[in-house]
Amino acid sequence: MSATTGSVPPTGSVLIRAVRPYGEGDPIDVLVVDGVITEIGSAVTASEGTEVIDGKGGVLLPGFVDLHTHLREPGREDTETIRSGSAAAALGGYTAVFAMANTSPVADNSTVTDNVWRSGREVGLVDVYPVGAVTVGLAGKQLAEMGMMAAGAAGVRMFSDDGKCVDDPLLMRRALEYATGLGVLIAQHAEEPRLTIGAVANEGPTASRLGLAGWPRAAEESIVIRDALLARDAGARIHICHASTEGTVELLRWAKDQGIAITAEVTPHHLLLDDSRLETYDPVNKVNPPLREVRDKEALRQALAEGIVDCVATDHAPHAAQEKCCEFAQAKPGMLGLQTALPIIVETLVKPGLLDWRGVARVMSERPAQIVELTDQGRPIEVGEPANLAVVDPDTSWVVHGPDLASLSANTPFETMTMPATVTATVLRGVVTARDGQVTR
Ligand SMILES: NC(=O)N[C@@H](CC(=O)O)C(=O)O
Ligand SMILES: [Zn+2]
Ligand SMILES: [Zn+2]
Repeated sequence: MSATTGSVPPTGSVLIRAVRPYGEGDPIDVLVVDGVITEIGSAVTASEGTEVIDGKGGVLLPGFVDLHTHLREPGREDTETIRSGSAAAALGGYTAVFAMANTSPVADNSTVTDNVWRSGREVGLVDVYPVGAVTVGLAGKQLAEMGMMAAGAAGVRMFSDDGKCVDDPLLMRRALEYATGLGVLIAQHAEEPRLTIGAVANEGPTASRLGLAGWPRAAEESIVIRDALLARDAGARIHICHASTEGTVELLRWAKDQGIAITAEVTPHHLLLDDSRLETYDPVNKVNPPLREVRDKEALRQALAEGIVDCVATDHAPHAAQEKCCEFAQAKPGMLGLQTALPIIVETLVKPGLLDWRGVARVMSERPAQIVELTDQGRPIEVGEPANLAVVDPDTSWVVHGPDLASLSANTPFETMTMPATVTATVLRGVVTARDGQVTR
C-alpha cells in the first residue's frame, strides 16, 4: 500500500512538558524532533525555537484514530468539508480519520478517493483516509473497482457502503472474497433493509408510546451473524460499524470465540444515550442505528471494556439545519461526534472504572489503527516512535454548544451537556495541529 505517511511534513521540535503518558506515574517531559519522539524524562531541555506545550500534569495519549467519519466532501460542502471536519478531528485529539464513501459523487472510484486523500493532505490537520464504496453508487448491485482504489494514491484499505447495508448475501460474499485477495477490510452497516422500511426509532416501548415506526434489533443482528458466517467461509476479515444492541454483543462474542476474524466499533452516542431521549421528538436524536435502550447501552460499555467490541468510532454525521429542524420522520439521521468523543468515553467508561487511560488508548487509538493496519498510528509512547499524540486535561470540564464546534453543522445531541476532560493539544507527526481549542493551520 502506498499511503503510509500523510500530510504534515515532520519539521522542527516540540517539547511537551509535565504530562503523564497513559495517565501513569509522575509528570515528565516528552521531546519530539522531526516527527519522532526523541527523549522522555524529567527536566528535558530543548534547543532554541522549540515549541513548548505545558501539559500541566495532564494525560498524554497516542493520537486517536476514527474508523468512521462523514466529511461530506465532495457534494455537501454546506454541511462539512475536509477542512472543517479535519479541524473538528484535530480539536478532538484525532490524528487519523476514515472518511466514509457516501458522498456525492460516491467514492466508488479512484478519482474520488484520490481527491479526498490529496485534499486531506493539503489541509494537513489530520491524516484523512478515504473509505471506498463496496458497490457502484452504493446501489448494492455491482461491486466497485476496489482494486483500483486500493492501488491509487490513497491506497484505500477499508471499503464500506455505510449509510446502506450490503444486503445481498451473494454480493457480500464476493466482496469479502475480493477484499481478502486485495488485503483490504470490508466494514458493514448492518441493517437488513426489509426489516427497517419506514423505521425511525428503536422498536420498543418508547417508539410505541411516541407513535414512531420501530427499527428492530434483529435487523442489525441478522446481518451481523450472516456476515460473520460469510467471513468465516471466505477466510475474510469483517468489521461491524456502529454496533448498537445487546444481541450484537453476544453474537460478536460467539463469533470471536469461533476464531472468526470479526471486529466491531461502537459510537459514543450509543454508549451515553438511549431512546428515552426521543420524548421531545427533537430530530437531533435521530440516528442510524437508532438510540437503543438502557440494557443495550450497558452491554456495549461492558463489551468495549472487555474487548468484545474493539474500538470507539464517532460516526460523525453532519447535517444542515433544514435537514434536522423538521418532522422526526422526515429528518436525516446522524449526529456530530469528533469533538465530544473523548469526553464521552471518560464519562461512560473511565469514571465508572470500566477503563483506565491505557484502556482509552487501546479503544481510541491502538485497536482502530491495528484494524486498518496503520503502522504509524496507535503506537506506544516511546523514544523512536512517531509523534502522533493527544494531550488531555482530565480535570477541566466544558459545556457543549453546537455553533462553537469546528463543524459547519451544529447537530450535536449533547447540546448544553457538561463534558468532563478537554483535549488541550494534538500533535500530528511532530506538528502541533490543535492547541487550547484552536487549530494551528
Ligand atoms: N449514522 C447516521 O445516522 N447517518 C450516516 C450514515 C450511517 O452511518 O449509516 C450519515 O451519513 O448521515
Ligand atoms: Zn452506518
Ligand atoms: Zn456512518
